[in-house]
Amino acid sequence: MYKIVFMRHGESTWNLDNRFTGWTDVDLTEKGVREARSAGTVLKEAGFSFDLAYTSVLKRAIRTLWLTLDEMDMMWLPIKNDWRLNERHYGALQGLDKAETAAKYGDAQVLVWRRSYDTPPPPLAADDPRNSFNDPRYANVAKESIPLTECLKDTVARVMPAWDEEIAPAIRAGKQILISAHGNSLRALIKMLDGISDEDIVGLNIPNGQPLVYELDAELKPIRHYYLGDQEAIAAAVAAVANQGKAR
Ligand SMILES: O=C(O)[C@@H](CO)OP(=O)(O)O
Repeated sequence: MYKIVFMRHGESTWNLDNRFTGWTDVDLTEKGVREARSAGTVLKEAGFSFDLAYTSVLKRAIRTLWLTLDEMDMMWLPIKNDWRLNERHYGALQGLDKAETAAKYGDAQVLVWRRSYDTPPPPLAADDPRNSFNDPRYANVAKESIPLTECLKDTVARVMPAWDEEIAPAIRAGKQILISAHGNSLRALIKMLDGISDEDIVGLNIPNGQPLVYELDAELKPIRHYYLGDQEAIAAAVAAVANQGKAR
């Protein structure tokens, strides 16, 4: 049996402000820093150790990983930064307040933009200064692969090659792996691993900074999964994420 640990970053400044974030590179709040450190404590106390970590090229996931590893006294761990683990690109919604957007367009439309499998939010204009075409961190990415918006299906299409080409072979080689990523890039991975339907994926929400353990069989099919830590607090955090897109 193999084990892998997934973790969404701790609370970010735009999680706190309730803004659509996507590829915007915002940092952690003080609460997010505490969540990341506490994830390290929880992992250490549960006896976890790692050989390798993967994260995105966005600082909220990177810093979460650093703080978690610091708490585990494992800052020496090799880290692979992969843009394919980035948050789903939120297009022209990036920067907007989620509740205000729901008040303007309706809760149902915002739920479609946030959680539907194949309806992307409106795209950023190609000449919008917020596009990532000239950002040096994507210098090695083909321009046609750099999105202006993404639905979850688009995110699956970039996350799965990272899983198939990089992460799955490392698991099979016996490496203990920690992945620090984002709500929707993790939803994309989990959808594929667990075979969740396009309809049911709408109901899956991932809380900030909580280690999620997946046990996998020899074919890397999930046997079971569970969050480490306080289960009541985690259930409340999952419900809070679901409610972020509702008008107040
Ligand atoms: O804004 C975002 O990029 C994501 C994650 O914070 O939000 P949501 O949960 O609304 O998809």
